[in-house]
Amino acid sequence: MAYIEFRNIDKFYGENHVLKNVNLNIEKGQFVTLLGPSGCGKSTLLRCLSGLEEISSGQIIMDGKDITGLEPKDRNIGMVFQHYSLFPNMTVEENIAFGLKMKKKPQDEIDSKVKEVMEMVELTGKEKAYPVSLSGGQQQRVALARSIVQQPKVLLLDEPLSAIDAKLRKALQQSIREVHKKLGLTSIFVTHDQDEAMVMSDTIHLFHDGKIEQSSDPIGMYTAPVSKFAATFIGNYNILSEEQFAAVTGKRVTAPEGIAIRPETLQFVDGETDEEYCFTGTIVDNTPKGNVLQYRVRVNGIILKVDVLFRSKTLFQNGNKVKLAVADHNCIRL
Ligand SMILES: Nc1ncnc2c1ncn2[C@@H]1O[C@H](COP(=O)(O)OP(=O)(O)OP(=O)(O)O)[C@@H](O)[C@H]1O
Repeated sequence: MAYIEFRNIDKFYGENHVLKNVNLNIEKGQFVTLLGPSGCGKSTLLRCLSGLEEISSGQIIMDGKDITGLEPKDRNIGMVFQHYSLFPNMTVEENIAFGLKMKKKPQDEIDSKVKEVMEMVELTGKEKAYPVSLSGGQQQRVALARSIVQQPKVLLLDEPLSAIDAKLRKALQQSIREVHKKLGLTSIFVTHDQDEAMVMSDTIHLFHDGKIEQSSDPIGMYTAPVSKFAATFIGNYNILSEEQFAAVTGKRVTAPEGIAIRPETLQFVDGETDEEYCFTGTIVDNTPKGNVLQYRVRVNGIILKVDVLFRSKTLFQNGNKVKLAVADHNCIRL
């Protein structure tokens, strides 16, 4: 039996059917991400698990127990939000200790636990600081520490990094993963950022309009989208209709929702190739994207994105004629 089971969950806000018969199992110790566009119901599912929202129908099982009707305080679930909501008039250590104080834990136990989690989230030295003097990333570390100091069984993270700039974000992603591992937590992370989902997760559940579109590990999600929506959301695919595919390759395949081709699976070739599809086109332009150079190539009136590793210089000029090849197994029928 899975550690957390969402069974036939429906949630309405008035007429708005936000979660549509969601069934989802989460194993103990996993780092799971709910990924999807804004408004698809990710946060609502998290809030239903924490008890902050009631479900309209269905059942939530945790550790073999039906927790559907339990108060949030009786669920032993920690939560970290996008907005840190720290107490501004309390120091870092007072913020972290607050929950334990409310539970009337002995002072020496509070002191040692606060010290331990501050080390874990790399805040040592900031004990007496007030939130206003901290960066967004540090404030989020306090929020994380405040949550894990209570030793929850499950940690829910609702877009905790979306207000934090790119560099700090990477460091915090790593800290969250480390804390998750060290404490043996089961963590559920909500994001609409596919890259973040890729680096953080054991399993990704892709949401679309209140339903789970696809569940997979990051590699599977990236390389084997099950639908046009999944291919559009993840991996920056070229998506061609059957007609466009025939116009590009000269061959017909059956794929009602289209054919998805990742830009890095298209190769520039010089002479002969073993790949099933080979065709010529014209370079339209190129854009450097970090260590990748993305070319746009026009083939029979259709524009394809083609990614190559950006070494020292561009390979082609705009207007150059090029030959491209792609293997059949990289042309995913949707
Ligand atoms: N308290 C509420 N009352 C009424 N409608 C709500 C409430 N909370 C969320 N909704 C609606 O439920 C739908 C799903 O919202 P939810 O916040 O779960 O989406 P999300 O996928 O987490 O998106 P985001 O990334 O923007 O937070 C939206 O249409 C939203 O307007």
